[in-house]
Amino acid sequence: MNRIEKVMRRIKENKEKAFIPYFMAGDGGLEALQQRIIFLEETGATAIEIGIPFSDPVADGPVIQAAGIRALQEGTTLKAVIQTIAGVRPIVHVPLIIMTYMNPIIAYGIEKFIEDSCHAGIDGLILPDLPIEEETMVTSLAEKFGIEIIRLVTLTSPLERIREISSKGKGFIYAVTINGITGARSRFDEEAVEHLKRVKSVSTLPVFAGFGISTPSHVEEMIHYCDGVIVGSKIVEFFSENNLSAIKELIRAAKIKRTIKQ
Ligand SMILES: O=P(O)(O)OC[C@@H](O)[C@@H](O)c1c[nH]c2ccccc12
Repeated sequence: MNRIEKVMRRIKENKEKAFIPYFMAGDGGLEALQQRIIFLEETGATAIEIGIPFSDPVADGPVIQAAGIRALQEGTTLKAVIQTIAGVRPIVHVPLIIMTYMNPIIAYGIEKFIEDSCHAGIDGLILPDLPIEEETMVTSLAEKFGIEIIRLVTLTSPLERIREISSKGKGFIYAVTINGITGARSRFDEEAVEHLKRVKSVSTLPVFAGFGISTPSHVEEMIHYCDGVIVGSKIVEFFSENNLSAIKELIRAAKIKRTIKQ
């Protein structure tokens, strides 16, 4: 069974909450990629989302864009990221999810990418520019190699579409809680909470909230209305400042109870 599916089952059975940190692969070099994966697992991350640097990241806000540029300047390639993940996989147990746009995958070759990802122990993919109408070009292969596709729903997704998206896959739904790009926000509108309630009411999959969650109190507030939260820009920022204790604080705010060892 895919690691994401296993963890989602455990969360459901034990009524656990979850925390998924995101960071950019190659920001700080490839050794940092390994060290950060190990650190985030030790700190209690439920799963880890790893970004692939790309020159035209349409959904990324300024902090993640800047991290992507730093990573590209370090010479980071998709191939090297996959190899680095393969190197650390034997000592890491949490699910590892790659977040990338379609362009780098198409350049690499979709089939080769899925196959290499599977062999590297990558468990899931987040592909924000792949609409469900077009997704079979990836999903048929992903299914064959046991890789989960994590689908996004936004504030503007109609209920019917949310229902349809939740009926696909076995991982979780990524509920985007703001209109716009990734990045820190000072507060959330009522709309974000209403959105999470709506998604929860129709989804058969666990619902994870992401975009704009930037402080321990945001984590505490949002996690109430969903099964877990995803934090990106703040993690990227704290890693680049080497402020590991701030990352620990964010993860602790999710109050993940682990009743079963992974
Ligand atoms: O940075 P934020 O606002 O905390 O949001 C999470 C996000 O960074 C991460 O999941 C992500 C980074 N780039 C994306 C593009 C699309 C969807 C999601 C993402």
